Amino acid sequence: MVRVSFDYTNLLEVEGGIRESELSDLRPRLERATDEHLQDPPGFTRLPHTRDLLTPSKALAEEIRTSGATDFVHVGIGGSSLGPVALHRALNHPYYNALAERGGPRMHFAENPDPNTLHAILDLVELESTWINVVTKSGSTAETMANFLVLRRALVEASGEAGYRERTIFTTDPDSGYLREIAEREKIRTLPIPQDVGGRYSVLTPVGLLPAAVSGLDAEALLSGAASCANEIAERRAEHPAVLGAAMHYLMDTSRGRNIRVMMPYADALERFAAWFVQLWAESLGKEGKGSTPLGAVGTTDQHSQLQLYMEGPQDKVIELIEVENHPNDLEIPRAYEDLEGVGYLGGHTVAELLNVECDATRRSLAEAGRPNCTIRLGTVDEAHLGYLIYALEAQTAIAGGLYGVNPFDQPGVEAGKRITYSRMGRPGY
Ligand SMILES: O=P(O)(O)OC[C@H]1O[C@](O)(CO)[C@@H](O)[C@@H]1O
Repeated sequence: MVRVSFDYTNLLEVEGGIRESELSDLRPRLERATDEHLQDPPGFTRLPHTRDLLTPSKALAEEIRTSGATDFVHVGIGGSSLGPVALHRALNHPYYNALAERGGPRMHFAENPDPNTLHAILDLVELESTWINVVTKSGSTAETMANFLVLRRALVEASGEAGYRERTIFTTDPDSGYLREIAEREKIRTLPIPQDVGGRYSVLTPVGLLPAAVSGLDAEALLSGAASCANEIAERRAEHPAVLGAAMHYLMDTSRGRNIRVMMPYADALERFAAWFVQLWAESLGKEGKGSTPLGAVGTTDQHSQLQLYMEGPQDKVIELIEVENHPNDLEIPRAYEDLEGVGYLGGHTVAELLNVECDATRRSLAEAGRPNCTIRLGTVDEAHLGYLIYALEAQTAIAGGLYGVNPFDQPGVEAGKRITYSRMGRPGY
């Protein structure tokens, strides 16, 4: 059973928070935005209800896992990597790649075109048994294509053309783009990214499903978790707490001047999940002079780094805590040094207890200092809970687009820099 809840108490009750009247004034617009979202559903809303993309992803993953693969390099950037990285970091062993006994290949992510990272990957992988998965919706993102070209040459050198073709996958647009053209030329196997699903909404397509299944995660549970959220939203519409969150964050930004949304999970596992959300919220809503700035943090680590600013700095932030009720692999803190009062008190508690008590302490101290905050509570961190939360935040972001009056599915602002890069790098026509 998936247990995910959204607690907005400290947005409503703290001084400087949202007034009930503001929320009720906004309600008709929230209902309209939600109705529009449900009547003309964007492509990503279909994903939890179909197995059309899961079946080929799982079949290919099984082939890779049983092929004796030692390494799997996922090549992509932005929406073509943030989701897969988030899932990997949340659900696989943090030192997975260092484990002697592992249930699948080591996972590597070539995102930035940083020679040092690429060199490190090439240094680590056993090229004769390495698979590469090149993920780009447009089929021409410079960073991804550069990383691909370097890895391709290494694979060809190690295993010849045939080995490269056999152990390479392209995850891309079903019909168009340069990567599609290369796939046809070189007979490379492909998985589709549906045309109506943009990169930052694509983690539940083969973009996320294939790497998840390759590393042994339960991709089916990811989709069923998402489906339970989708069904709840279809039923409760603007009353659903994830949808209500669109109104809460919109109001904090536009009426309270709190235009920074800090997502702070109290779990190392979710650090990259916050990075996934940052792209979703930033690229979807930051346009036409509108939008709020999402930032990622992690508790307790950032209590010892940023909390001072959150408590006493400018009143421009909403802190969104993510609390995990049952942390996997909890450990008891042993009793020792009981005669030393600054140490002995910890014995007999658990590590997760300390983490969650600190989450609560942050929530309370922020509220007492008049700093609005909210909490997402997850029963645990597993595929179903993350599937639910991914869908909830995608729907919330899309509906927030309706409130801001912007198109949450385009990103015109990133084109200018791309054009300059193409021209400087000598791409014909630029
Ligand atoms: O999947 P692609 O086409 O390589 O794009 C990667 C990312 O680049 C962007 O287009 C921004 O430049 C994102 O929207 C996208 O997620």
